[in-house]
Amino acid sequence: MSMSSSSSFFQLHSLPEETTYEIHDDSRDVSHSQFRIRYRSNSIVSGTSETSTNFDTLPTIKVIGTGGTIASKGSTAHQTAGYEVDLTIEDLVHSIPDLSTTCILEYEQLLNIDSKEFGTKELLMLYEKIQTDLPKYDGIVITHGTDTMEETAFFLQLTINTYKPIVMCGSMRPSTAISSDGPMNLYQACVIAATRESRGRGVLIALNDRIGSGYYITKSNANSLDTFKSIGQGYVGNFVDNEIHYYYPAAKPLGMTYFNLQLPLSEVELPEVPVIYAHQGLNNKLIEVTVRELNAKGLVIATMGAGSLSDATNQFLADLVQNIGFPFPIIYAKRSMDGRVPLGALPKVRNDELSDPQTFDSAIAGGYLNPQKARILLQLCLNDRYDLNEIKKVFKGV
Ligand SMILES: NC(=O)C[C@H](N)C(=O)O
Repeated sequence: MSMSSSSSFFQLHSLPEETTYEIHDDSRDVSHSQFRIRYRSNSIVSGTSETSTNFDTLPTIKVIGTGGTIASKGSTAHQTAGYEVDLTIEDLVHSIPDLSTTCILEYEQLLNIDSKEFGTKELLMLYEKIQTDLPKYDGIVITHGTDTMEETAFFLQLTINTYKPIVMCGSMRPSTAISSDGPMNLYQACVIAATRESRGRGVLIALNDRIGSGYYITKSNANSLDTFKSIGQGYVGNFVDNEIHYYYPAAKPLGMTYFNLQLPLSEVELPEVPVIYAHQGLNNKLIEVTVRELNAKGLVIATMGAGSLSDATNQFLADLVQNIGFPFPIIYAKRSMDGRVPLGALPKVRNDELSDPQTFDSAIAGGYLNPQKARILLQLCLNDRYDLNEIKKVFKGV
């Protein structure tokens, strides 16, 4: 079937903004002629894929490279650890098969780092790039390391309010490995971004033939290809034999708050919010030293179950916030991969020996969020100067 002559699901360029509820379409892109690359400028870091297809009917997709294993090379075909970032986004775009009848690809190298090197500065760079590009493109693809992809996806989900697809992808094997998963993941991410049915679903993560919600999904396995999971919420769709299948109509997670980042971004510095990982015999001194030394504005605790910390730690936290001198939110998140910390799990402590035990004001339930995502949400709340009650309201929805 010729893509240009059908009303196939790959053509979204001039479609209206409203969400559609078609779940799947059997049309396929079966043509595989090579696309040609046209350079937008003399720069080696950006380019456009050009074909003789009618540009007016094809969606334009921007691919933003940030590095990660997908952009890495090892020294042997069996090396799957200890490799280095060594490929450009141009190399990656050249490694995928024909998309000439699907979309017009443009690409740009924003960063080329392992995702462990991401911090606020890098998040804000990416945020700014996407905000600048979004009006000009129909969808955005971001190549990114998998280790912290979920954090970037969550941050973008909360700060970029768009119906256009933002699709993140990466790989678990470097480009030099046997059966490297990078090219397929990038290919699928581009097709997903160019597809009408991907609209209105928030930030998506495309890996290993699965499409997940960047809001919920987490990296569950340090090594294997089938790593991104959100057990409770599931995937939103999959990609098989060049067909995208969404399981549900387009929707974004419920209870989400959007945050507007104030310009200029160079002056945005997200408040310090450390994460403490709880375990048997946790030494409360660690909490005190961390909060004091970092001048933390809030804290996330990866609790042992659904908000479970020892009585001594709960009492220690309640006393700590009394001494801090300003409202100090503490998010009770969970170290388990799945499940939630409900409001009812928050601890009850005594203010003094005579009073009845009650939940102390700073304790906030982290809901479904894992500690790394709870940290980002709390940072965004604090950055917007939310008070404790407002922060509680935000976390009630998650
Ligand atoms: N699979 C990966 O991409 C892991 C890599 N260390 C990264 O996150 O950048």
